[in-house]
Amino acid sequence: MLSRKRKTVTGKLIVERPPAIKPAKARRIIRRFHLLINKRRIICNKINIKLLEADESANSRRISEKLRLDGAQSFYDEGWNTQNPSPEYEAQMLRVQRLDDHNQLLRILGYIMSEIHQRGGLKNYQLASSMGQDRNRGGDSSKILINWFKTIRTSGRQYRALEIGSLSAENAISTSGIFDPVTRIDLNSNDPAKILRQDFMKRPLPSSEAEKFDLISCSLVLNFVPTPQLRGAMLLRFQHFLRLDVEKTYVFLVLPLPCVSNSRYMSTELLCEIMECLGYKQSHTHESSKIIYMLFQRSIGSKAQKKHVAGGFSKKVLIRDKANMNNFSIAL
Ligand SMILES: C[S@@+](CC[C@H](N)C(=O)[O-])C[C@H]1O[C@@H](n2cnc3c(N)ncnc32)[C@H](O)[C@@H]1O
Repeated sequence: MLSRKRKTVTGKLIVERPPAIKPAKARRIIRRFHLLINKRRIICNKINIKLLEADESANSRRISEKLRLDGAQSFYDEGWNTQNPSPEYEAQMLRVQRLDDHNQLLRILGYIMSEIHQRGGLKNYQLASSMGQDRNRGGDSSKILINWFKTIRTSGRQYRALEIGSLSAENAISTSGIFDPVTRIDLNSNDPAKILRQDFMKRPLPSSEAEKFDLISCSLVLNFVPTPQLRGAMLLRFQHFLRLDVEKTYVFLVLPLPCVSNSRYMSTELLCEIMECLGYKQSHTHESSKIIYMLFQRSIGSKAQKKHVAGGFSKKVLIRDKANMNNFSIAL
């Protein structure tokens, strides 16, 4: 566990604060967590447990329910109680696609779930995810959004924003004064008073224009969504939350640069093509050494185009191929 308590020289507890994690370690934690949830998804598909991907407590409940119905708790517990890391379990987890022994699948599931929930996997992942916004690291991608928005806003107008994957109520979106109100949601809110714990994919659809937004911010979220289909579904869902009673609405999309610069199946051009098909035009873009920031604009009357309707982006297409490339893609 990374959590740490500080004491005075006399041993008195004085402050509790999240520890700093070096970027390389944060990346390692994030990669490990993604591996765990990917392998868990494969196991759960094999043994017919429908996960919600995004809601960890619901996932735990579903797994417990299935174990209860199958009377299979003991296999799961064996894995849960196995020492971690276990070379044997690690090796089996890596090739779990090819494993068909039901009881062994349950053991590995227990091994994975204990790392996520008992050994700090989820907590450390959340901490590592929030590191990117640390001011000391020059984080807060929304500063770039605010600089762009200053040039396009109508002065004096307030814009309503929905921030998906919000880690802080103190970032530029929330403090610039341009956006009011700012509705912040995250799967695992670290500040429930200010950030609603909610899966965007389950957020109830607005029942009136008053519940819709001028801007959706989706910064470093899409790359956390585990499958190309779910990423596509997230992009598709944006339209229901954008106002139709104003001329222009916006989507701020931020991704790690390698998602578009080093993927076999995705490029900036292809991403813009997908967004255009959904009715959005790119208005601003900026690349740093590690991140790509994009602002898309949707004009009133824009409609999804035929290529999307005809399933033009439903399958990933190899656009380049080199040994060290990743497989990031989006399917509509
Ligand atoms: C790396 S953090 C990004 C934080 C911040 N937006 C930034 O730019 O630094 C990704 C966050 O997205 C959240 N997230 C992923 N899928 C989500 C969903 N379907 N609904 C709400 N939040 C989601 C995760 O819980 C995680 O906290």
